[in-house]
Amino acid sequence: MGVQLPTAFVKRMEQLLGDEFEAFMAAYDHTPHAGIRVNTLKISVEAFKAISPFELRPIPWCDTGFYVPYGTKPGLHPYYHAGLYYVQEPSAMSPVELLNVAQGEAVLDLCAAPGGKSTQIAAKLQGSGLLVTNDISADRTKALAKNVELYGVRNAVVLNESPDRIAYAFPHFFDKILIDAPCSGEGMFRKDEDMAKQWENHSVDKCVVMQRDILRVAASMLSDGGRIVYSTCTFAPEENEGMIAEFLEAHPDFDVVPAPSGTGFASGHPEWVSEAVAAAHPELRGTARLWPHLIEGEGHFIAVLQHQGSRTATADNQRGMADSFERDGSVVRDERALNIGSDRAHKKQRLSIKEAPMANGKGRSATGDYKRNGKGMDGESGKGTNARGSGNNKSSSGKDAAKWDGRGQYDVLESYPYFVQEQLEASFAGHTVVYGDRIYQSPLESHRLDGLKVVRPGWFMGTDKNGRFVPSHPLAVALRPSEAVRSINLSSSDTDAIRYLKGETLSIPAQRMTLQNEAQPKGYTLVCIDGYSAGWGKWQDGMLKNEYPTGWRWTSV
Ligand SMILES: C[S@@+](CC[C@H](N)C(=O)[O-])C[C@H]1O[C@@H](n2cnc3c(N)ncnc32)[C@H](O)[C@@H]1O
Repeated sequence: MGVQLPTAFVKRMEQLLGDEFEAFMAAYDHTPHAGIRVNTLKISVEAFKAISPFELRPIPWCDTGFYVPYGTKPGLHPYYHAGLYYVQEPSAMSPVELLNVAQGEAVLDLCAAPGGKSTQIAAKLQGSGLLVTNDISADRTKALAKNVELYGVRNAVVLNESPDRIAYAFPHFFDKILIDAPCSGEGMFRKDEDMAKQWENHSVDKCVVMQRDILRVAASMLSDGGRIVYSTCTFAPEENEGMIAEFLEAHPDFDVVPAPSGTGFASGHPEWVSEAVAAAHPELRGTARLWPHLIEGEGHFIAVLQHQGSRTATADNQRGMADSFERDGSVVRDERALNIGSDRAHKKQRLSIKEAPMANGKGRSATGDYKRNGKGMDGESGKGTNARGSGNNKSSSGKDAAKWDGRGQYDVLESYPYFVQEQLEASFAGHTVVYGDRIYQSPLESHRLDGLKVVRPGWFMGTDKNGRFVPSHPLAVALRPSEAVRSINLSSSDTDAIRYLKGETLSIPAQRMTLQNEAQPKGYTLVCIDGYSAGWGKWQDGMLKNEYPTGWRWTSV
């Protein structure tokens, strides 16, 4: 056996499993299973199967999940950088499948970093409804935000909060809540030897206290008739059936939905907590245990908790959600100071949401004056015209047309809709939110985020640089090629794709560009790999200047 298992853990498993113990231990002689989940926000499963560089074998409990041979390195392929799949342990794909997310719903992923399950939820929502994704660790929310962005999620709010504070802001709000709880990690010993080494530090008792606290508040955030899925990657009964027994005692208006058959999942063991618990809650046998000796995946536990429903449902407009996030493009006037912060000091920062043209540019100023400081959209001084596709957005009136907000500041919302109108073939739903110099499209009204530590209030569209809108990388990766007036396609089998991902400038003749609506080749260009967006470049005179952000670049040789 390759893994050194803690003695106390082995003893306990022997006691619990009896005849099955030998088969359980034999599983540690096998290599763990590797998986990827196709990101259906960017590509259909069928289309991915047709271009997959890896041998794929379906995972029985997840339509979008596939085993890849052990030793495959899916993180080292251009498709990974284009967000076409998420590398995920196969068992970890099961909780979201049981959450039963429907389009248009409001979903909370409470313990979300680094974001595997959040990206899976986002794919189920397909840009509709709302995903609030949260983690209590500020450090881990950085990876969470990056993954939400890499996978082209448009409708997520990323928080760094305690469950209590979220519950205060969102009482009975969410249709679905996922609690992928912090746990002692026993189910991951085969995959991650460090978990076995750290087992004593993540002692079961400590985890039980955290889990109890998280479950206690989750129910108060659930809407009438909503569903909570609680999952762990541990075998300890106290963290699994024991925790759900406590929850059911405190919440008699919830039922356990039995796990589906035909997946290889085994039933829960309430008798491992106590005979009394087994007698009081036989329904706990309907929870699911995923065993490494019974399925091709690591150890997991899942409980599906369905609220019976009695209260009056809350209408979306009372929840402050944009009506149908994909379709509606409302922008609100609201200039309150909100207490949002992504920094440790959690200091008061100003988030202003201003009345602005719709993000599809339809409400653009009659004069067309968006030029600031004498600079056009691409930062060059006064060369361009106002025609679509010039890349320079000089005022049609010819005078310096900086827009002031009446308090002696530039109105940052002037250049953004202009960029959308000139450079994109898309309209965006939700509320336009300005946070410092960063512009977002948010699926929520701003007051919903009052007092919360917000890492991302929505989809990060770009930055205002003294009146110039600079489009963000997350904007690019979430766009379909048809949504940009200028795009260039690189082949994944060509060295140019890797060179682009490494940050190099490329030589690209104008004939290789795809141009829509009479756009000129010069300007921001959506760079695609085999037809899937990967980032921005700026084309001029046969050269594609690289806009791929430093922190995202391909670093291996
Ligand atoms: C099992 S991991 C989540 C993995 C994640 N769901 C995924 O699929 O990528 C558990 C997470 O819970 C977070 N956590 C721990 N205590 C928490 C709390 N009280 N509230 C919210 N998150 C918490 C940890 O920081 C950790 O990132």
